Amino acid sequence: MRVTAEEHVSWILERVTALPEMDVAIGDAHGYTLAEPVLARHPLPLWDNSAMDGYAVRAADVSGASADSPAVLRVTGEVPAGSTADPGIAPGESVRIMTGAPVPSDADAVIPVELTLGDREDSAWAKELVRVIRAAPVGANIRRAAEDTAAGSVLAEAGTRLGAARLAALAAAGVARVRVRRAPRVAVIATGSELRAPGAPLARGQIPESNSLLISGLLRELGIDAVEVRHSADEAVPLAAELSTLAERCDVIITTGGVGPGTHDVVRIALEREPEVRALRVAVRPGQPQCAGRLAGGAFIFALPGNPVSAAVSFELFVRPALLAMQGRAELGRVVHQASAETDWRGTEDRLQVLPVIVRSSADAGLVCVPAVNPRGVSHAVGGHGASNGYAMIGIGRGDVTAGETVPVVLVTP
Ligand SMILES: Nc1nc2c(c(=O)[nH]1)N[C@H]1C(S)=C(S)[C@@H](COP(=O)(O)OP(=O)(O)OC[C@H]3O[C@@H](n4cnc5c(N)ncnc54)[C@H](O)[C@@H]3O)O[C@H]1N2
Ligand code: MOO
Repeated sequence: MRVTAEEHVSWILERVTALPEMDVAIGDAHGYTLAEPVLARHPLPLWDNSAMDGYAVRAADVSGASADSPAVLRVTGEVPAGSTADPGIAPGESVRIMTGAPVPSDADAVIPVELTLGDREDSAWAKELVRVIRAAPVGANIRRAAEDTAAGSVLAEAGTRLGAARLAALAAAGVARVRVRRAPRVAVIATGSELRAPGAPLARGQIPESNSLLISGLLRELGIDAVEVRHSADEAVPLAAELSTLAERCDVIITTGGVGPGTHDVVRIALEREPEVRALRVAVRPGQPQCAGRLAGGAFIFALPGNPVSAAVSFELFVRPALLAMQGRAELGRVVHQASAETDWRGTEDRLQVLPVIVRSSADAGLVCVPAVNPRGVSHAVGGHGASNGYAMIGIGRGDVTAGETVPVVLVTP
């Protein structure tokens, strides 16, 4: 069976289910996805407050002020940030006020201290009489209540990932707890009898195992800590047993290797007995052989090809959207940018070409990209892939790319 990448993603997304909801304190919520909208509990700002350290005044009192002819006001008090006071200000009076402090009800402008002259030599601040050297319109240097966010307005929709800025917005608007979906429990198994730990002595035929670091790292970049990271030999019976055990306590199992047509391709063989798992070829390069589906034990399995770049591309195209969908994320795709190719490269007209590229912004040409690996041999090129920060996605039918052409790219840096 051969399908397009889009068809395979749709098949997967039709089958993955949303994970349970839970309540968390916003201090623990970073990286989670909201299960319901969050409303502002109060306006932002809460009340009219000062944007400057200076003097709260009546604008009419300083309307004619200039350096040559300062307006002279009596200083009757001080409102630091955190003060609950609302001192009265009669005509001809002012109150020292600090940034963020509530503007007294009688004031309608704030004069920054830099636009005043004090009444003492040792301080910019006046104790009794302040001279204002510039006029200010009504509202000057006042941050109005609710000008940023109205009370009760939606601060974040369901399906939003809670990043740093969003969490700060929620905290500022008085939100203490949020309803999110829990993170998927994911196990990673790198299969292959030729694989040894990085740095271990290597006999002929043996290579360092890198896919488990790749996949667990890609998971971490999505905010998911793998619950198990294992290496398995190419033996079908123990592997099938391992999958059955993990299927009962994980939401997702990601394996790499062993999905080709080879005699030792044990993952494909172990999954043949799973009715809800399909093995197929996807019209994508690299990443053609794929197995995916729900195991009888409950977990969803992604059996990715072993070639390291094929595994990375498969994760990007098929696993990432599924993990986001399970968390209820509204947006499953990446932002697609247009970049100018800096060199020619050979395309794959009958398949989606997902080429690891180095994307950068150039002063004169905007976004530009260059292949990070030789486009003729991508799937095993783990070294070059390490330098990439994105993928060029060249659709079916487009074929070769010529230098200067614009190509769609996604950036994969966290
Ligand atoms: N006769 C055919 N042979 C192959 C086909 C085909 O259609 N017909 N497809 C090729 C393609 S495309 C791919 S992709 C691979 C898929 O193979 P497997 O998933 O079975 O992967 P392996 O054979 O286990 O490994 C491939 C390659 O990657 C290295 N590898 C595997 N795991 C790791 C790891 N954890 N860390 C580092 N490197 C790893 C492995 O040593 C192999 O070199 O099949 C092609 N063959
Ligand atoms: O599909 Mo394979 O992933 O080209 O190397």
